[in-house]
Amino acid sequence: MIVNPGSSRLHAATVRIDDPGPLTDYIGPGDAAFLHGNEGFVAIGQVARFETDSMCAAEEWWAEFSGTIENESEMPGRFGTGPLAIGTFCFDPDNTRSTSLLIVPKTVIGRRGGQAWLTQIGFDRVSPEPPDRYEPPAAPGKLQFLPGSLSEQDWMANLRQVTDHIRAGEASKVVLARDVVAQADGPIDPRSTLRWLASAYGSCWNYLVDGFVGSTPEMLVRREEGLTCSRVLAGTIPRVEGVDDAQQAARLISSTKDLDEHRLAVMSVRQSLGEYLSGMHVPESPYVLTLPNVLHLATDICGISQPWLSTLALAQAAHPSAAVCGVSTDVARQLIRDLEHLDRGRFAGPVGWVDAQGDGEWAIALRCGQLDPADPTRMRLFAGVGVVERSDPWAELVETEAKMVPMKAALRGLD
Ligand SMILES: C=C(O[C@H]1C=CC=C(C(=O)O)[C@@H]1O)C(=O)O
Repeated sequence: MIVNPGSSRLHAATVRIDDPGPLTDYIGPGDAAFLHGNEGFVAIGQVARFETDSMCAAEEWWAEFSGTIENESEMPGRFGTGPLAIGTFCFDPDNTRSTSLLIVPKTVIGRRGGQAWLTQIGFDRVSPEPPDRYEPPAAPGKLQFLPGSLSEQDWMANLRQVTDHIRAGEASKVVLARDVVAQADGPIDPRSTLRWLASAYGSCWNYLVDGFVGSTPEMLVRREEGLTCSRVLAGTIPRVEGVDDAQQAARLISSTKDLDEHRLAVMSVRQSLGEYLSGMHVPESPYVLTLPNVLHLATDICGISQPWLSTLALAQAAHPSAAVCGVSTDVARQLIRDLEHLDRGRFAGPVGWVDAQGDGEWAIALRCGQLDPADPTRMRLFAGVGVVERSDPWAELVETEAKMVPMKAALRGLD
C-alpha cells in the first residue's frame, strides 16, 4: 500500500548543515531513526509507505519509486545522503500477523564522518528548513515484566525437544526465541527507549521504525559503493559483575559449543552472500565483541558486490542467517514454527535503510521490542539463543535474560 503518492514529480534536496547536536532530539511521535554511535539519521514524516510481506516486492517498489525522484544535492555520492527508505521486515512472513514495511520520510537529518546534512523530499520544490527539536520524552512510569507466550518452564521444555530433534540428526542448529511483555501504567513512548539505548549501547545499531525499537550488534549486510560487509554473531556469554571480562572472553573463545554455533552462522552467510560477492574475505577465526551486557563471538565478512545488487537484494539473500534461524534453514524454520509458540513479528528480521543508489544498511533486528499498536501501555520484548546438541536449557534461559537487559533497562530508564 502506498499512501500519499501524489501525481507530480517528487523532488529531493540535500544541503550541508551545522552539527545539529543529538539526532534523537528531532524524532517526533511516529518518526523513525537508525543510529550508530554519533552517526546515522532520523527520518521525519512520510512521503510514501509501502507495506508488504515480501522483501522482493519492497525492492522492486523502491527501485521504481526512487527512480522517479529528481535529486539535487550539495553532497552527491555521500553515503546516507539523499532520498532513502527506512524499513523493517518480518522474520517469517508466513508465520506472523505483523507487517513488513518501507517508509520514505519527508525529512532526513543525518550525520556521518563529522558532516551533517538535511534532506527534504516533496512533491513541490523543497526548501530545506531545519525541523523543530522535541523535549525529551518521559520514560514509562510503573512497569512490570510479565511472561510472554510461554512460561520459563514450558520454554525450557520446548528447548529440550529442539535438542532431541538435533540429536536425531534433523538439524545441526536451531535458534529458539522467547518473549516477555513489558506492561506500563501509561503509554510507552518508544522514543524514550531509543534515546536510552543510543546513549548506553552506542556501539550497536539503534533503530526505531513503526513502534519497533531496539539495539542490535549484528549487521546482516551493509553496502557502500559496492563494498559489502556483514557482521556475524553467534556464541554468547553474559558479562557477570565481579568476573573479569578477559576471563569470560577466554572461556567463550575456547568453548567448543559456542565455536560450533558460530561456525554454522558464518557458514550460512558465506554461502548466501558468496554467490553475489567477489573477493570475499572470511576470517579463519572469530574475535570477541564486548557489549555492556554480553560477550559475543564475532566475524566480519567483506566482499565486492555488483552495482545492480541493492543492499535490499543482498539482505534478502542473506536472511535468515543461521544466527537467527538455524541449519539447515528450512528444517530449522519449520522447527521454529512448530516448537517456538511465538509470533516473532519483526524480531530477527532485517531492519535498516536503502538509498536511491541501492547502498544502505540492513541490521538483524535483535534486542528489541514491539509496541502493541492496540495498547501503547504494552511492549513485547524478544530474545533468542542458538541451540545445538549440547545446549543446556537453564543456561540458555539465562542467556535470553542477559540479551533482554538493554531493553528492560531502557524501558525503566535506568542509569
Ligand atoms: C538471537 C539472538 O542472538 C543471536 C545473535 C548473537 C548471538 C546469538 C547466540 O549466541 O545465540 C544468537 O545467534 C538474540 O539476541 O535474540
